[in-house]
Amino acid sequence: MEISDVETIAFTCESAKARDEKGHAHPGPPVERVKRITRVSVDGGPDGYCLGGHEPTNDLASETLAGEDPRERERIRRRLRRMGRLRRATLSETTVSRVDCALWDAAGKHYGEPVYRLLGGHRQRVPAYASTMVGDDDPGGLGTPEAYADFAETLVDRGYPAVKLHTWMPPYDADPERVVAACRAVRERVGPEVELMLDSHHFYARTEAKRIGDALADLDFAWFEEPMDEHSTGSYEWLTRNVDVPVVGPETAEGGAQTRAEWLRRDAADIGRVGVHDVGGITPALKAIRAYEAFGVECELHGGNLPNLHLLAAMAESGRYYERGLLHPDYDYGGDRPFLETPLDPLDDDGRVRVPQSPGLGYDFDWAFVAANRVES
Ligand SMILES: O=C([O-])C(=O)C[C@H](O)[C@@H](O)C(=O)[O-]
Repeated sequence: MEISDVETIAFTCESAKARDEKGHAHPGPPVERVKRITRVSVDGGPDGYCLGGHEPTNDLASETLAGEDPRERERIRRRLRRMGRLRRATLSETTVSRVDCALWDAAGKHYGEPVYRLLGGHRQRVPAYASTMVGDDDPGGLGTPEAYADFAETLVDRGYPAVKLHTWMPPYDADPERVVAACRAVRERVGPEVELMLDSHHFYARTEAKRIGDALADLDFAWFEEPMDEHSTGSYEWLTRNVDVPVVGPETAEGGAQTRAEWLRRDAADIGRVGVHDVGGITPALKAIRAYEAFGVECELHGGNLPNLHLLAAMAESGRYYERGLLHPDYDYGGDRPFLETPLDPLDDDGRVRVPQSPGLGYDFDWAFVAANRVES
């Protein structure tokens, strides 16, 4: 069994998601966007797929991995990772992760098991939190504390046991008092039983982060996420020591499992954070998760999608929630995935998401749709 190609399949599809000048997602008028799927083609075995992909990385992976045994994911990861050492190529964790996930998909199909069972297996359904989009200036959208409270109430009525707010971030007014007002309005509206979390701004100064963190502790929030630049581990050590609300991280800081190990060693957060596409795929994510477990530190996963869902299903010690979002009163979450025959992560009535039980990751692509809309990448 050997890898013959790593390919990027590009196609267009309509999306009602727009990005502001800083890159945050908001609802927008429907436009055609290019989507990508990474395919690892295997001679003598099943191909592997992952949603998303980065063509230059996949081209380089194709050249490098031809002839490798796709089951040897650890070996493949080391090869790709070490390519950057002498600048033959710089492959970021974000771009290389789709190749690793596609290899896990191929392995699941080869062994006839869903990926979470290859990872150890623990549960088949995972509670989900509703993760809102970043705030805006639309009073009927997410433009005021009351708008957040109205939306949170709707989400709880839909069955979510927990809600994570992304409040305002530049270019919108991200004044800490405005953020705290939204958090307070939501807590007052949903009551004490619903778990609430906040992910805010990512670039506050320490004193601003502390002001918000103190308020969140009073409002009994379950965690406080990425208020400051994660490149300053010292700032997170300081914040974690100085606020009572649990601080979670690192989320987007580069360095994969190694960065998480450093944060662990320095007690820079109360709860760890791993996202499959932040750390380079399922293979490194698993290392970070098991390190957190070994140190008795909880870990929560960043982002939705099937690779994260399978990882969560293999986590026994922590991983309280699957992140379902981003959500907004004017955005039809899941409605812009006509390229899937089966929805990715539908919510059960009791606020849980089921892990696909088919071999591999369980993507059910509508290949006729993809073929009809295929474009040169
Ligand atoms: O943890 C999360 O859900 C995110 O980081 C989602 C987005 O990146 C959000 O924070 C944003 O738009 O900056």
